[in-house]
Amino acid sequence: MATWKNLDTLSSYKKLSGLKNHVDIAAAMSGEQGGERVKNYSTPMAAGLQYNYAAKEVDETVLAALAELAGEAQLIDKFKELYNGAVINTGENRMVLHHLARTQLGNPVVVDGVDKREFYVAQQKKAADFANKVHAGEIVNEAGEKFTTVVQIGIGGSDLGPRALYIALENWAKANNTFKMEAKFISNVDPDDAAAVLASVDLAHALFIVVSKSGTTLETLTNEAFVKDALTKAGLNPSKHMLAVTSETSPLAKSDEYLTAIFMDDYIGGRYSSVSGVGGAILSLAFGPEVFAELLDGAAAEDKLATNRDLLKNPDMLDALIGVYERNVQGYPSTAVLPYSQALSRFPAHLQQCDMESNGKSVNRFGEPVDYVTGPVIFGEPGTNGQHSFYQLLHQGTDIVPLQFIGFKNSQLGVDVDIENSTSQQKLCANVAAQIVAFACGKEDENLNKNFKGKRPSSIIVGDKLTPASLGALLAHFENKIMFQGFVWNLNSFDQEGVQLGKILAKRVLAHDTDGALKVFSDMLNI
Ligand SMILES: O=P(O)(O)OC[C@H]1O[C@H](O)[C@H](O)[C@@H](O)[C@@H]1O
Repeated sequence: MATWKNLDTLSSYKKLSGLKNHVDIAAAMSGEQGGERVKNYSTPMAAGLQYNYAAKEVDETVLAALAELAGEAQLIDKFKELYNGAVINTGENRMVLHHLARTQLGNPVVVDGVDKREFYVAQQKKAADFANKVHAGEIVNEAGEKFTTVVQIGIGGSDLGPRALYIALENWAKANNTFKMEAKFISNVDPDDAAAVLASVDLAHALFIVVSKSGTTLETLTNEAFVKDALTKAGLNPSKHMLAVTSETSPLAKSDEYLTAIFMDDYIGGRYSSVSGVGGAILSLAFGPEVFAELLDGAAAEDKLATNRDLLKNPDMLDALIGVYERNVQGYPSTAVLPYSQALSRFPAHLQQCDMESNGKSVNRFGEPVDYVTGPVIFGEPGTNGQHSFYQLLHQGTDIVPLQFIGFKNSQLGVDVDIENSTSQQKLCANVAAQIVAFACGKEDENLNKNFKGKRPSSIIVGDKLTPASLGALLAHFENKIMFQGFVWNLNSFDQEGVQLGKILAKRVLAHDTDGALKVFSDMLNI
């Protein structure tokens, strides 16, 4: 059994803390030695991706200290316990089994006589069969016509991951003739969200997936009622247009007002659920079950790499530990995720939830305060758009923000033009290469307003093309990174008590049970 200790009690962490500002990346990344670093500081990920950390503030000494920390914190032992079914989510007394939705990494995990891997696979099959029948015209609307659009109603983990993955693969599916149905998403309780989406779809040919693990989320239940109202007003029977993805114990599971219900369980957290029916139903409907299966295979292959005890051959653990060095030793407060891929435009939003809801904690897994900083602020936008927006602060601001670039050699659609001797794809890639070196090396100028200090660390994940498999590997990479960081910080990364207080106060406002500031704000907002 692994022992769970606070980071500041580990001797390897004390050693690592002595290595503050140990590497000058401006010097290390300059000239020929910079080129050598780029060649050497790279490790393979799944699905043909590479994790390159040449422009991070590490060298052999820092990497050795990180490897020692990985060993002393027993990161691989903890991962093994997790996928073998230990109660890692101490706050909610639950196992953490999202890896089993894509592969069997360890021993079978059996709960109340049910093998959990078999359960997740069975639910994926249910989603696949449903999708195949919709595509084949065996499940049709009341007029006997095919459904053409699918709309997901959900929020948080029941929206962000599936939405990011759908957007990521939409063009790929079109280019590869696997695009089956357009998907749309309703998440916000702002009525303008549901109204705008409903106005953009042909209701008679639209399927709605109500996704809520708990089956109690205010926004989702409100939007479900909003959609049912619109269907009824259009003379349609809501129960012939809706399916549910939920946990077997939720109130939604008891309803017979759905075409079908696909189940998940309490052992897959919302922000880790896009590999379950939460992502599986919509992605199978939109692109076909085979595409979703390829995504799961990419994630499974990345998970396998994450079991490697050798830090330099485990890109997920390496990325995690470099992040810990940046956060706890270098003292950087945030991290930007910058995909040079328009298809990944919502991927940073998904990672915001995944990372900040997991590791935005001030107490350890035993509920005791910790005396060190934990999860960074995560934000990001696709390049090159971000370059024309917030990169000013990244290059010349007073905070150093570690960067995580993602780039692909080829576009998904392959439609391009050659203007002034380069394609758009080459221009995109030229920019990401330029940014890495500009951030690391900077440029001196007598005019301080034009001076670039450099020494701004970044990594890049490079792939051939964004495909279902490489997307699955990317997703698993970041999930596993977050998990390893939570282990290092001795946190429970799998609950989210910090979202409760606001929900309770909002209920009081709606019940007009307010006083003081809450009452004045209620009046101000006409509630
Ligand atoms: O899927 P649901 O139970 O409706 O939950 C949707 C979301 O809402 C909660 O407030 C949590 O902060 C999220 O982690 C969760 O993903």
